[in-house]
Amino acid sequence: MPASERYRLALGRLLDLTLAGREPTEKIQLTADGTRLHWLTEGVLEVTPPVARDNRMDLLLSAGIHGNETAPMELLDALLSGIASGALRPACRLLFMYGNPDAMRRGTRYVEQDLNRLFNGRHAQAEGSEAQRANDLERLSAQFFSKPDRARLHYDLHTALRASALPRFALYPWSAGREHSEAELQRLEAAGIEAVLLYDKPGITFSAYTYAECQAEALTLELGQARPFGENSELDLSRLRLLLEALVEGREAELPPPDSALLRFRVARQVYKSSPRFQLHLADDVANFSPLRQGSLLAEDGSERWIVDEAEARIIFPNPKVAVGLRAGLIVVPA
Ligand SMILES: O=C(O)CCC(=O)N[C@@H](CCC(=O)O)C(=O)O
Ligand SMILES: [Zn+2]
Repeated sequence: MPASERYRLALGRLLDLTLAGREPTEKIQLTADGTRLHWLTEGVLEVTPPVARDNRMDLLLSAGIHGNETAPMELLDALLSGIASGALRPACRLLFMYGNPDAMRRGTRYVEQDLNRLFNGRHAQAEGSEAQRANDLERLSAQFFSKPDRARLHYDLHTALRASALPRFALYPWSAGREHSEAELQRLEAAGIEAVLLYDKPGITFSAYTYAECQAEALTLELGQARPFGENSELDLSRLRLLLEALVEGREAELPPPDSALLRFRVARQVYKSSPRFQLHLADDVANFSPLRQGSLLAEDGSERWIVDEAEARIIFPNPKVAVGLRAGLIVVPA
């Protein structure tokens, strides 16, 4: 095998490198079609198409912000392998990011702190490796999105901890003065995403950061339930993969028409755990999007009571075990 082929494989296998905690000896390689792969730091690889093919789109794809969410890591691995082998010929600039390598190696959501609660400056009030990583990911994504007059898109790929009545859904951040884009919602629909949750307040997640600070279109995508590597075959991500391949190659128009309409919800309230006394009055195995009875007591935290005021409310990410100060669930309503 020629040396260039070995390097190609090394950088195209960013997931393996990251899981092994290995730094590649060659940080830059060119694929046979002239695409440049550049390893920037652990878990982060920039892909630059030849100038003649560049369609002026910058696409950030992140996964592994939570270390136990493997389906999105496998999806990014397949895309990057395709680019490295020449099967996919990028027309856009790409940044691949595996967010929390330490947690990925342990197979845990996080090591010390939930990385996805440390963006938009929160890392400055925290300590430890995840605070440092949030700072690094902000800097790297700001650099990536610093080129003028280019379309900017970020998908931060996750899986949920529990089952979901709608297994593939998106969360769309909010920023003052910006409207949620109808074109982005149509893209989600084409990708087989079944529902979108629209925020109406600023957030501290990775997609909230790139949306608010990098002026990117940015979404968190929830793709099924968290399972170990190799156990994701029941999850159908074929449409999302088609969309991502089409975006990479700049041929979005060739996607087949959507199977079903995207359901739209508004995040009505975020439920916070403010003390260790927090209690959630839901079954442990309740699925995401389960309906909440109007007037029922959802949670208590000492003297604080969370009553479901909203009609047609549903619960997302209920989790009484989160650290004190973090959100323990979202109440959503049809938008
Ligand atoms: O299933 C759960 O409880 C959490 C799944 C997950 O990691 N979701 C993301 C959503 C981020 C967002 O609100 O945009 C998270 O909680 O960080
Ligand atoms: Zn996650």
